[in-house]
Amino acid sequence: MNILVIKCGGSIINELSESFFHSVNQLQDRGYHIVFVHGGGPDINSMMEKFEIEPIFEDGLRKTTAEVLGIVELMLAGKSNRSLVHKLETHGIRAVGLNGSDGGILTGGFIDEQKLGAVGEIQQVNPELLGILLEKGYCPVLTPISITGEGTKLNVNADMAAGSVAKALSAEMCLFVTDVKGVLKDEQIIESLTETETLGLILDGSIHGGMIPKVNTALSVLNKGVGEVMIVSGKDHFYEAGQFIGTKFLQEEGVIQ
Ligand SMILES: Nc1ncnc2c1ncn2[C@@H]1O[C@H](COP(=O)(O)OP(=O)(O)O)[C@@H](O)[C@H]1O
Ligand SMILES: CC(=O)N[C@@H](CCC(=O)OP(=O)(O)O)C(=O)O
Repeated sequence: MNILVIKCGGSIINELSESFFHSVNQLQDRGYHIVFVHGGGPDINSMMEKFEIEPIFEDGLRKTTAEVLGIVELMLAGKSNRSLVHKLETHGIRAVGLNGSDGGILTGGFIDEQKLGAVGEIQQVNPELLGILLEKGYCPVLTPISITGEGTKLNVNADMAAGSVAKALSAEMCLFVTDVKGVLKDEQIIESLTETETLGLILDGSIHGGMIPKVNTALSVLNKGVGEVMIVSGKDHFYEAGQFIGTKFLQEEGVIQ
């Protein structure tokens, strides 16, 4: 089965273009079985603002108290997931929305409970339910919320969750859909990046903020049996005439997998 994992960023989830859905339709026609994992950072922030809670991030990860976790789950499972599934359905894509923790799909552990609260990293992905849905022609649409072995819910960065899903399913491709055309330098899109080049751009400050976890996840996925990894835009076509448009991550020359 040709599996494609598409991570939809919170930056773009409410503004995905018709061209984006057209690209998804084309990829389905080409025989790709698609799993979506989505974020929702901006929606979580605006709900926190309504509750007058200041968002705190440590290295790009949201400090998640019990109260914040309630808001995170409310927004990811109750808003972002519902809205993405609905949009996919209205574009002819049969989609089933699930919390990552449902059916033990994403199990995880705390990263640093003292420092970050209920923030997790994925330890295991259970592919069974995803496989059943994909075989029947449905696209699973997952929030990045995971659950520990003891049944505690954890907030996981959506880029990291998508990377774990892509690795576990040995996906042919993993795409990170965001609000820019790819990795930019001096406002120009960089068509391909090796690990060394990427680390250089982080060091010189060209890659910053939310792009850092994205490129780090992209590199870690590429080295773990996922064929191709790209950062693409949700504003335009990201697939046209058989070509993907965005920044592609490349193995270093001379590195044998
Ligand atoms: N070199 C770069 N190229 C492109 N975007 C960058 C770069 N460095 C930082 N960014 C920022 O990263 C943002 C995308 O990350 P983020 O907002 O976390 O997206 P998402 O919600 O899609 O995961 C861009 O909108 C841009 O502001
Ligand atoms: C631990 C952590 O930071 N979780 C993220 C989960 C959502 C996410 O990653 O959304 P984006 O794709 O929009 O960034 C958060 O609470 O914002």
